[in-house]
Formats: sequence, structure tokens, C-alpha cells
Amino acid sequence: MTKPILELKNIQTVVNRHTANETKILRGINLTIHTGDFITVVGTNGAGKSTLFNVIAGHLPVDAGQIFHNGVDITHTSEEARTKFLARVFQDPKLGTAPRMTVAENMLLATKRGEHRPLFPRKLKSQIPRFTKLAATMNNGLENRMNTATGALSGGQRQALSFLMATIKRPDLLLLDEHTAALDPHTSRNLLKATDERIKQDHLTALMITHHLEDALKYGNRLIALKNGQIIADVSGDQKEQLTVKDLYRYFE
Ligand SMILES: Nc1ncnc2c1ncn2[C@@H]1O[C@H](COP(=O)(O)OP(=O)(O)OP(=O)(O)O)[C@@H](O)[C@H]1O
Repeated sequence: MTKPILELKNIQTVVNRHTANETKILRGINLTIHTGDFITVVGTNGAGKSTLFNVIAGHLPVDAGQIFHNGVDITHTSEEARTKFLARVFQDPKLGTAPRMTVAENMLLATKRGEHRPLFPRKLKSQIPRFTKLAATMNNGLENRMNTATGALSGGQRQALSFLMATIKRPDLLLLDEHTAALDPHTSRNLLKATDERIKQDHLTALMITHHLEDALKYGNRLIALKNGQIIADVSGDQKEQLTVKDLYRYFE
């Protein structure tokens, strides 16, 4: 077994503390993520899936427990500092790209994720062939729109760009938060296929939230199910291969 890239130990998250609406959203999450894991994440609405991503990304503080990255305690490391090793793609195509910048400029920006170095637009020209080649792997014509402002792209192209931006500088951990949910079925399928290919080619470690149970079964080597802020199933390898949609429905009862 490969070494853990991220470990969550007894993570608890409370919101609206000291009010009548105080709620424990995550209730003792223990999760060890190994290098190369591609984990699909399922669970009922409100189970805590996005909250789990928020906690991993440092967007939401934990109330108890610890998070380790490569064995180093990052529980109190800022969200900004975590972007050095972590990238995230959201459901909304508008998040994750700068609308007035062109596709190529956005890609250049993404090559500096987690760095404080200034951008040198002069360097863009030399990168265009590489960026165009990468854009072509998305199979949706993005490579023909390198000089188009991102705001003028279709939702599918924009989401494909968000995905490319998240992966152009290799992240230790990639969080995909229902990143194809806002797309039509054909576009969604295309992006999922490209996602799977990139994860495999670059040996990325990724977590992907999805409400499509067939996709949760089809993709990844491991699946976790959340319910009421707890992990109620963690299945990998052959065991995952043998899972059926009917099995998964039980996690939603
Ligand atoms: N910052 C917050 N303040 C108050 N409540 C919150 C906060 N973040 C999440 N919640 C609540 O915590 C619960 C879990 O939310 P979360 O978005 O993590 O669920 P989810 O599993 O991603 O759901 P969905 O499938 O609907 O996206 C929900 O009841 C939500 O309303």
C-alpha cells in the first residue's frame, strides 16, 4: 500500500455554535487517502460531502480532530497556503475562472497556483502550443478558443477550462465537487471521460462528489458514502467492482 497523502483524524465540525441552531455537520470523520486514490463520494443531500471538501481545503475550520498532509499537521493551515498542494473544481462553471481573461491567460495564471510570483504575460506566447495541446484533450473545441474571454465560453468549455486549470500544475490532491452536475448529459459525459483520462495519465489523487450512482461505480478505485456527517461505507478494489447501484441505494435509506 502507498503512503497516505492526506489523513483526517476524528474530524468534527459544528456550525451556529452557542445558538439554538447549533449543528454538528461532521461527526468524527476518519479518512486516510493514499497516493493515486480516486475516490468517488456519495450521500444524501446535506450528508456533509461539500463540508468535508471545505474542511480539507481549509475553507471551514474544524472544531475537533486533525488533518495531516504527507504526515505534516495542517489542521490550522490557511486555505490559501493549502492551494500549494490542493486544487478544487466546483459545480458552478463561473467559479474557478477569471471571466475577462482569455482561456490562455487563465491557463497561465493556473500554472502559478499557490505561488506569490508575478505573472509575466510576455511568457504567454511561448506557452501557447502547450496550452493548446492540453485544451485539445478536452474534446470540446476549447483549443480553438485560446484567445476568447472566458466569460464568452459555453458552460461545458468553461468547466473543462476550470478542470484544466486545477490540474495544469499537478496538485497532490484534486477535489471535484459535482463538477459535471450543471452540464447537459453529453457534455457531462465528455468531461467525466476527460477527467478520468487525466487522473489516470498523471496518476493524480482525487475525490469526486457525484449524485450519479452509475458514475460513482464506474469511476475510481474507491468509494465512500456519507450520511449524517459520518462515513458509513468505504469500499475499494474488487469489493467496489462488485458493488451495484442497488447496493448504493441502501446508503440513502
Ligand atoms: N457554513 C454553514 N453554516 C450552517 N450550516 C451549514 C454550513 N455549511 C453546511 N451547512 C449545513 O450542513 C449540512 C451539510 O451540508 P453539505 O453542503 O456539506 O451537504 P452535502 O452532502 O454536500 O449536500 P448536497 O448533496 O445537497 O450538496 C447541511 O444541512 C447544510 O445546510
